[in-house]
Amino acid sequence: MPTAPLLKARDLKVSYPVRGFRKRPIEIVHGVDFEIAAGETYGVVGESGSGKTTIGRAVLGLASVSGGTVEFDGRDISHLSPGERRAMAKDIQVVFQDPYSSLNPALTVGEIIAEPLVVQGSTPKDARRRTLELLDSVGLPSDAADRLPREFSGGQRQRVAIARALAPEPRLIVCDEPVSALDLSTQSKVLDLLLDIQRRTGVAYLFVSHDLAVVRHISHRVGVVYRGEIVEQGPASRVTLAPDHPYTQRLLLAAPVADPIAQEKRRADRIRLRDEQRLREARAGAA
Ligand SMILES: Nc1ncnc2c1ncn2[C@@H]1O[C@H](COP(=O)(O)OP(=O)(O)OP(=O)(O)O)[C@@H](O)[C@H]1O
Repeated sequence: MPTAPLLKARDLKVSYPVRGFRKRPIEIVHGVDFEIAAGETYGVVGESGSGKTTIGRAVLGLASVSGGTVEFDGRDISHLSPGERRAMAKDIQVVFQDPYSSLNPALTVGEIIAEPLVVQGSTPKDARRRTLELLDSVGLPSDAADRLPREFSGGQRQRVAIARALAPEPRLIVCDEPVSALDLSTQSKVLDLLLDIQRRTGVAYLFVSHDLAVVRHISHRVGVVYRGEIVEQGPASRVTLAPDHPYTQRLLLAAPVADPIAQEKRRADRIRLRDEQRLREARAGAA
């Protein structure tokens, strides 16, 4: 029997506020659907500016969900209070792209990794023991705990960021371009580490990247984002490039989006709502 998904996004819309006279938020993600099972990697791939990062930020509660839902373990997490969101940090963690800016330069590596453990109530002794275990699990020596981030290479820093993300034993990690800032050989080592961690812990990844090869290497399933929509999704093994397509990062998957009729209906609804809004504005302007 299939198990319920760990994460389920349904008709997810994400908007950013805009400064200015009208102050109407601008919608960046226009109603996407995807699911991630426990222990699975779902890759989100697409060209720059397509909305990949915004999808990850919505899952993390860092971008405002303006429509639809994000469910984690059956619970809608799209509109949590700051306190509820902090409590979710135990289950959903993040690894960002830039290993140089994502680690606090004033803290030792040990303090960085131990921070979430201390917040969760671990004693300093337990946090230290667990920190050394985590360093070992990401392939760093125990003396790394007493050094500062600036003493490490980009790849090593990303290992620290991964250890920090693993500290609360999350069930999902949002990986936002985690290897894009690294050279090729370091990229493959960090990807292999992520795969190994998944095998050992059963953690799921939402893996955001513009790089098809990277996404294919790590993902079980892939969604292709274009202009804020998932235009295609399917198993990673069936992803192929479409070289004749007008935009460079456009990818062609063998499997179409699961329910094209529902998607078409949502598109029609969006157009209708937009037209109704314009009509209201025109009437208000004329009054
Ligand atoms: N905080 C923000 N406020 C307003 N607009 C934003 C904000 N963050 C991103 N955007 C806009 O949203 C769109 C999608 O950005 P997003 O970062 O999600 O794309 P992406 O596919 O991850 O691209 P990249 O690979 O270049 O990071 C872009 O047009 C971007 O300018």
